Amino acid sequence: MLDADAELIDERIAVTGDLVATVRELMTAAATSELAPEELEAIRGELAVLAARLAERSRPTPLRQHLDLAAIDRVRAGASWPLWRHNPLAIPLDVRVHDGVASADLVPGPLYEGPPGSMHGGLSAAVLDSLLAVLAQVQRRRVVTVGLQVSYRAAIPLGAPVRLVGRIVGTEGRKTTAVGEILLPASGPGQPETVAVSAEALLVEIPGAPD
Ligand SMILES: CCCCCCCCCCCC(=O)SCCNC(=O)CCNC(=O)[C@H](O)C(C)(C)COP(=O)(O)OP(=O)(O)OC[C@H]1O[C@@H](n2cnc3c(N)ncnc32)[C@H](O)[C@@H]1OP(=O)(O)O
Repeated sequence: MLDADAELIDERIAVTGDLVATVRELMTAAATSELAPEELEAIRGELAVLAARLAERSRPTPLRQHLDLAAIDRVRAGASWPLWRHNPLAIPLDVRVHDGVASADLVPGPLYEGPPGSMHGGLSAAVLDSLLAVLAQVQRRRVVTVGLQVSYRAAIPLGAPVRLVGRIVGTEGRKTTAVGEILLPASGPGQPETVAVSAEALLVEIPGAPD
């Protein structure tokens, strides 16, 4: 690949990431705005023009940053991995892996709502699945999830920070078992965090280099 091509790809990854982050802000603002209906209708018209402009040249699936061997090395050296940066439908996570433990911080936003005021259980499952799949991938195993068992122990309030953690508990041939939790902050000094959601994933290695 020519240097100029690589630079263009890097620029596209960066600019698309920023664009998608702004689109996420837009999604939240659109879903929660209490502007007057005529203002909302005017904004909808402006957005339709922008959507059509973006679609003038498009790709079949979202841009994807590959967790390839070079990126895995960076993560193993302490860099975080910006998961789902380019897909506004997914919940973005900055995944860190330290001493075999994956972690990420998250503040569930208004669009994550399931039961009134708290996070949707399917989204909790999705973020833990993503965290554990990345952790396996950082062990240089290219995997897909074949099973995910989730226990919901406490509601996760919207707007307050939570912490995701995960670790691998076993490997056997192509199979990796990993467990993860979503933790609510401690209620005070010296108090433990509360496990709101716990999950166990069975991941199976598939052929090919990590990507
Ligand atoms: C890329 C990351 C990016 C990194 C970025 C990460 C982003 C987030 C990714 C999220 C992860 C996902 O959601 S992944 C998407 C959802 N998952 C999928 O689409 C997977 C669909 N399933 C499949 O494609 C297939 O079942 C395969 C390829 C996984 C396995 O097929 P196969 O190659 O023929 O292998 P097979 O012999 O059937 O299974 C191998 C071993 O696994 C066991 N096994 C297979 N399925 C199951 C099952 N449901 N429950 C229990 N055990 C199972 C078998 O018993 C066997 O054990 P033994 O006989 O060896 O003991």
